[in-house]
Amino acid sequence: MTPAISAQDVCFQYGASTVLDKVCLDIHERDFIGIVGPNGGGKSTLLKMMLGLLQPDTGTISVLGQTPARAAQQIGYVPQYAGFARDFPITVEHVVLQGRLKPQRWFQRFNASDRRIAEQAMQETDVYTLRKRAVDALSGGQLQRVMIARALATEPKLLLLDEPTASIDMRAEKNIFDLLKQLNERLTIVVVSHDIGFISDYVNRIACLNRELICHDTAAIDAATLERIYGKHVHAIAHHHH
Ligand SMILES: Nc1ncnc2c1ncn2[C@@H]1O[C@H](COP(=O)(O)OP(=O)(O)OP(=O)(O)O)[C@@H](O)[C@H]1O
Repeated sequence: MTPAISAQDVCFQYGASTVLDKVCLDIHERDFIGIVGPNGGGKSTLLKMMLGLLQPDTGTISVLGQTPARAAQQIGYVPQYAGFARDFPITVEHVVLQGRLKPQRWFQRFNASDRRIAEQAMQETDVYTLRKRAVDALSGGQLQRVMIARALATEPKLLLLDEPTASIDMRAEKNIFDLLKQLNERLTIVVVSHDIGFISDYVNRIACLNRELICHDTAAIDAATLERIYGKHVHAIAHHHH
């Protein structure tokens, strides 16, 4: 079976500094994979490659058997800082409908099918009752679920999330991961996170990225061991960052 995402010997440099060094990773359909690693370890760079926004210097990356740029329409992406959405005083419903925008249709109107798909996405992420609210009035956890709804409205096969729970409390974080677990029944999910102990209860694989990538099957290694190997390093640097 074609992997959902396949990276083979991917190398990437910014100027003289190597950010990714011979990274190999096969993500299979219906995987739920967590990418962890210290700040600057290359996580966002690897996500940008999966989205077709950056190309490897050497090595190859394919998504759903195609080039990442061609597959981009089938990827739902939840960016790192959802806070930007608060700068626009628009409703939840409008944010989610943005997921229906097509690049080739600039001045489109949304049709009944767009609205039905957006509604389904809001139901699934439990934000439907908030649909008339302005996004600047939402809690961090609610806003993240709206951003996930927006990604789902694109009807993706793959969901990529960059630190979806970075600025929310633990209960909201658990809600989001329970939701992701449920979505994983039909979608392949890649989530970047700092919280290795927490996500290892949810994901089936963990990829530790610090220029080089090492992948662990979470069924074969327990959370405590992962924390012991990577936790301190990841947490220490994450806290330093904030
Ligand atoms: N546009 C850029 N130009 C030059 N260097 C960059 C650029 N973007 C990122 N870098 C550098 O590349 C390295 C990897 O960055 P990247 O954002 O992929 O790491 P990350 O693991 O996502 O970190 P974080 O946890 O902080 O988001 C870092 O050292 C960063 O400073």
